[in-house]
Amino acid sequence: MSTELWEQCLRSLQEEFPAQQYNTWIRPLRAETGSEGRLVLLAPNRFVRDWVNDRFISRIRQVVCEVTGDISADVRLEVAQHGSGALRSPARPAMAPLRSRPVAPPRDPRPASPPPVAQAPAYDPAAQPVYQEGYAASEPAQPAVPEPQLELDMAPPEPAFAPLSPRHERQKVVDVEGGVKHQSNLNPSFTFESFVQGKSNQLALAAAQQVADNPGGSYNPLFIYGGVGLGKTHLMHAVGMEMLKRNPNARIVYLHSERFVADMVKALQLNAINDFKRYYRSVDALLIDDIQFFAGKERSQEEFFHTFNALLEGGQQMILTSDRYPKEINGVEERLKSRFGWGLTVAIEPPELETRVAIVMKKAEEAKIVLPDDAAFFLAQKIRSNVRELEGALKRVIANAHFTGNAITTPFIKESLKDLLALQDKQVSIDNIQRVVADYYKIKVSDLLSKRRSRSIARPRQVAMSLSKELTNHSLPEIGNAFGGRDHTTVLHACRKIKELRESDTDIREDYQNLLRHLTA
Ligand SMILES: Nc1ncnc2c1ncn2[C@@H]1O[C@H](COP(=O)(O)OP(=O)(O)OP(=O)(O)O)[C@@H](O)[C@H]1O
Repeated sequence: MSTELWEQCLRSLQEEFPAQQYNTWIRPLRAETGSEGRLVLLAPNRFVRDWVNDRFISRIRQVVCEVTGDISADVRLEVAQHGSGALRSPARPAMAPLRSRPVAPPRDPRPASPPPVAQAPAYDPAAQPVYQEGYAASEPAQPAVPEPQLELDMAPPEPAFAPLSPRHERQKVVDVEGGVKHQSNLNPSFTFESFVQGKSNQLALAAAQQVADNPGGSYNPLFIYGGVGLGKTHLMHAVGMEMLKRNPNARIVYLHSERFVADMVKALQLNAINDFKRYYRSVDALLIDDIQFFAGKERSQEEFFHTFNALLEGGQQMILTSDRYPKEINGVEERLKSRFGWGLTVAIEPPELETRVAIVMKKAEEAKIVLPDDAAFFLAQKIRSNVRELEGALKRVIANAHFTGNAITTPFIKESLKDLLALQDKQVSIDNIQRVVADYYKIKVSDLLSKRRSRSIARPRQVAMSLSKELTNHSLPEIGNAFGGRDHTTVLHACRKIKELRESDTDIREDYQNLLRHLTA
């Protein structure tokens, strides 16, 4: 089967499957022609192969038969061999970086003691500035390259390796073996035990547990993406905490990508880039949050690219998070984006009601608060945006209860969160969006629901669908239904189209902004 035919199958599957499923399972497959003309699909690892085999293979077969017109088309799923070139960028071996530390011997997944790191200077992460060791105080600090100056604007001003967020009391694990001290910055309360499993996150959780079981194995890097406050950071820390539990000497470093940028800028200014490299390359696991902040920072991307390659080669685990699918991160080099997908990419979706209830109960239990079932249900039903907001609302209720001495009941929650709930109730409805969009474009609401496909109707309809996706909690099928009984794939297509046009077409961008402002005012 030719690549073009497989591309055709992919297009058809993309239309059919929700974006998350398509991106996670189907997009990473690469086609090869096997013996007797059989189509062989290569999965990046066993996990993906098994998942696709269990859930999608029969539909894939049907699509292949439809596209090739051959009803006996044979499709086989296999795991790509490392270095087969099927899933890797062909340029990978050539791009392998020069290592700045001795190559660690092949490691047991859970080593009794970490591999030695030779000749690294003593390094105190709390010291300010960071990479000054070995340089006389009077020595002028020369930036090695000019670009990072630009990046300084983005870098947070606090000292490097300081706790990253006042939200958490972070655990600092310092490892002095080999002369390099590592500070993990892990939040001890972000564990697998405290993470509530639901349909929306079960895949990401399963993948994270596999990584904790076998760090540096085939799911390297583990790339977790999803909207704000859905538990990406929590899961990433949970892997780190689990690794530490199994091997207290493991060198796990968690940091936000802005911190990586800030450290690199400082290192360059202090002419201490080698210390920087040594530090980040001598970890057992590197956990970098919100990788989308690398966008537009070319020098940091370059440095990260080399760190990434070195860690991967050394079998050290990497976990990355982002608010979007790797290929959709604008401003990040293609070679990095493609590397992000080398291991396993998993999404976290907003939790459904049952999971939200379970999360509220869990958080209440952790806070040692008695929360009746109906009160937990009420809260979970009202706060739907994300887990962080849900947790924030619960904290407010708890604080109020402490302050007033009241028991937490549903009426008490209603009273405590009066303002927040009033806002929720004002939430935009699809009806409202349709009315406002129709008014704006001077067409009728019935046009939006009609079958008419002229540009003057179809475009406003796509805008309205996209706004419905953004501003309401309705699912794609529900939105499709509200627009004259359309299919969810039409809504998906509309959202993609509008996203694309907002980047390329000033009129649409302005229209969308105006409508957003109007609807959320
Ligand atoms: N499934 C879950 N079980 C328990 N707690 C959860 C779950 N999902 C999220 N949380 C909690 O929600 C809060 C926000 O989660 P987290 O910081 O991991 O989100 P995030 O996806 O990394 O968001 P951002 O993109 O804004 O960084 C945390 O306190 C976390 O413990």
